[in-house]
Amino acid sequence: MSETKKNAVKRIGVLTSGGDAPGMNAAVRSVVRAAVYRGIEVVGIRRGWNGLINGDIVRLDERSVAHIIDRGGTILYTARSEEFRTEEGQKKAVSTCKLLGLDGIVAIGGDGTFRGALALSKYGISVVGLPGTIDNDIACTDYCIGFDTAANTAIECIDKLRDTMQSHERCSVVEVMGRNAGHLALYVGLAVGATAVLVPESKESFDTEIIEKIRNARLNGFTHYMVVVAEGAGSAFDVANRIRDEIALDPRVTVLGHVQRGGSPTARDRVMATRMGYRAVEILAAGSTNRIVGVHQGKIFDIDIDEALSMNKGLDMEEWAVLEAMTGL
Ligand SMILES: Nc1ncnc2c1ncn2[C@@H]1O[C@H](COP(=O)(O)OP(=O)(O)OP(=O)(O)O)[C@@H](O)[C@H]1O
Ligand SMILES: O=P(O)(O)OC[C@H]1O[C@](O)(CO)[C@@H](O)[C@@H]1O
Ligand SMILES: [Mg+2]
Repeated sequence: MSETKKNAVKRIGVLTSGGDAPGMNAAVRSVVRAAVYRGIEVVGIRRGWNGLINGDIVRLDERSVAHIIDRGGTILYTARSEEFRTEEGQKKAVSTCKLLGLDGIVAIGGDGTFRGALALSKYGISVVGLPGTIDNDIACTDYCIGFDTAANTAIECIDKLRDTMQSHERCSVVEVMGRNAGHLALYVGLAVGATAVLVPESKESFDTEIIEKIRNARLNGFTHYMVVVAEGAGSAFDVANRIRDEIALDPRVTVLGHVQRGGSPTARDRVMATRMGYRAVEILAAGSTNRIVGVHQGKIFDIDIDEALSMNKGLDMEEWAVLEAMTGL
């Protein structure tokens, strides 16, 4: 439930958690600068929820976040914490909050990080979540920090692959990240002009999504093919084997992997992170809690965590329809 506290906010904590995402540093910087602007102190908590359990902290001021807006990764480090999933771990984290006199926590990460924030809030700690994940799989927001940079990294790699696939007249099968969702694969597929895109959300058969698309491309005179596979839809190696078995091509497989999580954030990620970080501080300064910051139709907004976590995010069906047209040659 959303609550409003009467006490003035003096000190807040900020952490990054789950998989890192380009733009997390820009978000940390924004939280610090927006807090300092309001006379609020900031404590950086390192290594995600583990840091809150272990009191792994660093004081942050406007100077300590200088020149990080352009840096990939996260200066606060990140982690996936098994201990924080337990009541014992959460109680240790609460003790740290009390010891440090933290009036609130800004947690930057994905859906798991928000579940952690929700757990902490049950002990009376004020929390705000900022969506930072290349998967873009958080339902309450149109956009998550890191997605644009990851997509552009994947696009740059696939453009290079296309050169050699075109020269050798080959089929390329490229696996992109996204965990259980196909948002990144769909977006990247549209941007590289893929022959076919396989996403976990599609109910169509392998034959319809992949084989028919390659066959049509060949009938239309193409001699190289770019197949983009979301990791959640299966392994690119399995997809390549099926293509080999069914239509006798000899595909080459590329798993882009963690390279997609690195690199200097794009303008979109920097600006989005800065706007969201500013809102997070506004929320805590107003004495509110249990909120997730998001963006909808270009406007920053915030929503109750419980409500946010109960929502499901489907693929952007307009993008999917366009892809169908582009690959339906
Ligand atoms: N139900 C939960 N209760 C308490 N803590 C949780 C819960 N779910 C996740 N967490 C905490 O949040 C951490 C991050 O979650 P997770 O590994 O799912 O990444 P994420 O935040 O979803 O980011 P990404 O998916 O981009 O990697 C977990 O390691 C765990 O410490
Ligand atoms: O870095 P790890 O723990 O290998 O996790 C990889 C997962 O994290 C993400 O990069 C971000 O959630 C997913 O796309 C991917 O499935
Ligand atoms: Mg997640």
